[in-house]
This record gives sequence, structure tokens and C-alpha cells, in this order.
Amino acid sequence: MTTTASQSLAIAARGLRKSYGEKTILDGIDLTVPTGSIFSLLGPNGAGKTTVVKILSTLITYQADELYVGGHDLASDPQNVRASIGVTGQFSAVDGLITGEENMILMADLHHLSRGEGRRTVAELLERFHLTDVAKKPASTYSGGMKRRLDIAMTLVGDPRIIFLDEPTTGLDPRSRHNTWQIIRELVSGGVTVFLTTQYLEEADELADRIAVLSDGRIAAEGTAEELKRLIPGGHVRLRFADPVAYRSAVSALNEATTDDEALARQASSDGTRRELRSILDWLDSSGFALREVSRDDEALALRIPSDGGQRELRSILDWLDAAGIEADELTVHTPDLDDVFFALTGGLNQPAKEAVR
Ligand SMILES: Nc1ncnc2c1ncn2[C@@H]1O[C@H](COP(=O)(O)OP(=O)(O)OP(=O)(O)O)[C@@H](O)[C@H]1O
Repeated sequence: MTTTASQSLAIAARGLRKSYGEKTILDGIDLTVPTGSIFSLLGPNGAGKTTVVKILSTLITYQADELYVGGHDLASDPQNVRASIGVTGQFSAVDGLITGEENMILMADLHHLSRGEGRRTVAELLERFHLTDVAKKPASTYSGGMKRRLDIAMTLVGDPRIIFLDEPTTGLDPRSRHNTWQIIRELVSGGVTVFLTTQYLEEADELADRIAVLSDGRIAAEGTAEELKRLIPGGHVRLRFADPVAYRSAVSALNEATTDDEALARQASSDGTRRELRSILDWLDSSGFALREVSRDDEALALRIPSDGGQRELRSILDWLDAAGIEADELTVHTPDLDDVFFALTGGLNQPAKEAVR
């Protein structure tokens, strides 16, 4: 990337490395975050997310081939980087002993705002974050959601163009989490860039324009939520049967369909059966699936057929069910979600083994 290109981005990192003694935490990662976007860094506990935030916010040393934040070279111009960023860490900067307003004024003083400007900014932010009514109360009396709002409001006092939010909704209830998401969206619509770390995949899915998955000190994958979901298999149609007899006949229809054409012709004793089996084979041909990929769950009386959940595939599955005279009690489409991606890329989930048909 040219220097000019890197400078036009909110964050441009190439070959970012960090070690503690012998232990490599970041093994040469690249990050490209366009201005005005939400970028989310995902990773299991201890992956190095906070380490990245600390480096990008000039708090700790690092090695890199190139590192620009807010258009400033972090190695030679950390002062200007600091002037363009705001950081809300996992551990709140809110002082519980003083009021919300006093916390805000403290930030205004830290940013050397004049008294008048400081008061104006603080009042505006308290209003924007629905904290005016409680502004004169000690912050220790605030709920978790209110404290988090105050924390973000404090970050905004210096009018940063890039905001680092390190796990901003950890521990919040669903309503407060949704409120925080709304705040983040509003920030971005005002032109701010948000660099977000989160343990909640749903959060990255909801908010982020781009997501990077950090694993073993490297970026395991990067893209939009949709791109990441396409990276891994996991989409399937689940057919569940209430009646064990119906379930067994569906399994045996599948078993029969795995036999080759000639054997099928021999097995098929009636025109009807041949037609059924032919339609199964046609379905297989048209859908391009190998039947051995269909897995069964005898306990739940369910079959799991790999599928992208698209209209064409769903239609052929339904056609096949009709042709084979199989009536499932429940048909559900499962498209891979970020959880699937996360676990697949970070190796954190031992998927329960599914028994293949046959
Ligand atoms: N000052 C330090 N000295 C030695 N090792 C450290 C130091 N700070 C962090 N580490 C190690 O670096 C690794 C990454 O830590 P980091 O806090 O960046 O992970 P994280 O992805 O933010 O995790 P979490 O989701 O649990 O917050 C961990 O193994 C941690 O023990």
C-alpha cells in the first residue's frame, strides 16, 4: 500500500507484531479500516484483541512494517494519533465517587477545552446519551447501561474521529446492548470510525461493515459477515419426524438412493418404486449433493441435508420429499451464522459427531 493510501484510511497496519518475552501475541497481522466504517475484531479470550487496541491507541510498544492511525504514522507521530482517537476499554474510566457531570468535566479539562466550551460539550453529550436527569448523581448509583453510556460520552468529549470500543457491551442486558448499538450506529452516521472488539458474534454481525477473526496471533479470516459465513459449510435443511416409522422410511429411502443405478433398477420391483428412486437420483444430480453428506440424528428423528438454503435447493429437496412420499413434520433451514464461522476458524467447538446415513 502506498503511504498516501494508508494515510487516507482510518487504520492501516501491515505486519503488526507483538511479543511478550518468548511468547508471540501478534504474528504479523494486517488491518485495513476505511474511514467512517465499523470494523470488528473477533477472537477467543486471550487472542490478542486488547493488545491490538492498546497498540493502535499508542499505549504499548510494537513492531510493524507500517502502522497509520487517523492518517498519522504511529511510530513517528503518536501525539497526533492520540489527538484523533478515543478509547473505551473493558474497564470503565468512570469514577464512581463523583457525579456523571463531574466525570465529563474532568474529561473536558483533560482535553484543555475552555470552561465555556467544556460546559457546552458536556451538556450536549449528557443530553445525547440520555443522562441529563442523573447528571448530578454519583456515578456509582448508575446502572451498568448508564455507566457504559457515560463511558462512551466521556470518550466523545475530545471529538475523536476514531473510537476504539473494547468489548463495549460485555455484561449489559439485551435492552442496554441494543441501546449501545444504536449509539454506535449514530456515531458512524456522523462520520466517526469505530474499531470494535467483542465476544458477541451477534454484535459484530449487527454492526460491523467488516470483521476480522483473530486466532493464534494471525488474522484467520476477514470480510463482511456474509462473506465470512460463506467461508464455511454448515448450512443445512433439517427434517424432523414425529413418527419413528416415517423417519425410518425416510432413512431407508436415502439408503436405497445411495445404491448405484443398476442395482436400483434390480431392486425396484414396481414402477412406483422405480419412479421414487429415479426422482431421488434426479434430485441428487440436480442438487449436486453426495448423499453420504446427509447425516441423521436417530434420537431426535431428524435428518440433516447440506444446503445453502437457496430457493433452488429448497425446491429440489421438497420435490424429492414429495416424490419419495416422505412427509416430514418439521422442515427448518439453517444458514451458517457467525458462531459457526468463529468456532470453525478458531477451533473452539467440538461439534457433536453426526452419524452419516448408511
Ligand atoms: N503485559 C503482559 N505481559 C505478558 N503477557 C501479556 C501481557 N498482556 C497481555 N498478555 C498476554 O497476551 C495475550 C493476549 O491478551 P489480550 O488481553 O490482548 O487478549 P484478548 O483477546 O483481549 O482477550 P480477552 O477477550 O480475554 O480480553 C494473552 O495470552 C495475555 O496473557
